[in-house]
Amino acid sequence: MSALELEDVNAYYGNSHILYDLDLHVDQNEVVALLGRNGAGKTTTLRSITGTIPRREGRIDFRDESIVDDSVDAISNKGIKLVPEERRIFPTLTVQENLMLSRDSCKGESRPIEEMYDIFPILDDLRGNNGQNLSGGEQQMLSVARALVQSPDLLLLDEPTEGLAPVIVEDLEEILKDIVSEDVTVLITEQNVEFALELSERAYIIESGENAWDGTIEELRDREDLLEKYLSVGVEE
Ligand SMILES: Nc1ncnc2c1ncn2[C@@H]1O[C@H](COP(=O)(O)OP(=O)(O)OP(=O)(O)O)[C@@H](O)[C@H]1O
Repeated sequence: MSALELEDVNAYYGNSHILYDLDLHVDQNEVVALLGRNGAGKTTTLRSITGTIPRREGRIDFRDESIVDDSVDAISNKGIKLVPEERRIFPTLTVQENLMLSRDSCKGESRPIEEMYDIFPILDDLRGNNGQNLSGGEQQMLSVARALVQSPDLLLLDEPTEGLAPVIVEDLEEILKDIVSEDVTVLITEQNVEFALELSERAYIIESGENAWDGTIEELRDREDLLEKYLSVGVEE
C-alpha cells in the first residue's frame, strides 16, 4: 500500500518555479532516498509534503487521502513529521524539555521519552543540558528524537548528516538503521549518497526540480553513470 503519493507536483517560491510535475511514492514501511545535487529541489519536495511552502499544486495523497489542501498543522497531526536540515531545537531548553515539549504538542499517540534515551544513549547523559550547548551531532540526534517521540507514520529526514563529523555520521547511521528496521516509513534526502544508500530500499534522483531517475538501491549501485551525472560521486562496492 502506498503511504505517500505525489503526482504532477509543481512548487513555487514567489515567481520562482522550483518543482516540475514531480512524481514520487513511498510504500508503507518503505525507506526511500531522495537524491540530487545542491539546489535540485529536495528540501522543496519535503516542504511540499508538509505544506510549509508558499504554493504547490498537483496530487499529494497520504494513505489514499489528499493532503494538498490541508494546513501545516493538519498534515502534522496526520502523522507526517519532518526533521529539518537546520534542526530547529530550542536552544534555551534542556534535552529533556525539548523532548517533553515535542511529546506534549503531539495530537496523536506519542512514545515514552525514556524510549528515546534507549535509542539515543548519548542524549541520556545530556538530559539536563541546554540545546545550545550540544554539539552538531548531539543536536541532530535530539532533532530526530523529537520527531520520533511523536510516533510518526511518515518520517521525513532532510539531510541528517549535513555538517556532521565522519565519526558522528557512523553513529547516526547505526541508530537510523535500527529505527528503520522497525515498522517506520521514511523519506530521506541526502548529499551523502553512501549514507542514503545504506539505509534505503529505493531511490529517486531529481535534477532541476524534475524526476531524473528512480529504481532500487541495487540498480543504482550498478549505475555509476547516474551517480556521476546527477550526484558527482562514486559509490563504494
Ligand atoms: N525560500 C526560498 N525562496 C526562493 N527560492 C528558494 C527558496 N528556498 C529554496 N529556493 C530555491 O529552490 C531551489 C531548490 O532548493 P532546495 O533547497 O529545495 O534544494 P535541495 O535539493 O534541497 O538543495 P540543498 O542540498 O542545497 O538543500 C534552489 O534553486 C533554491 O535556490
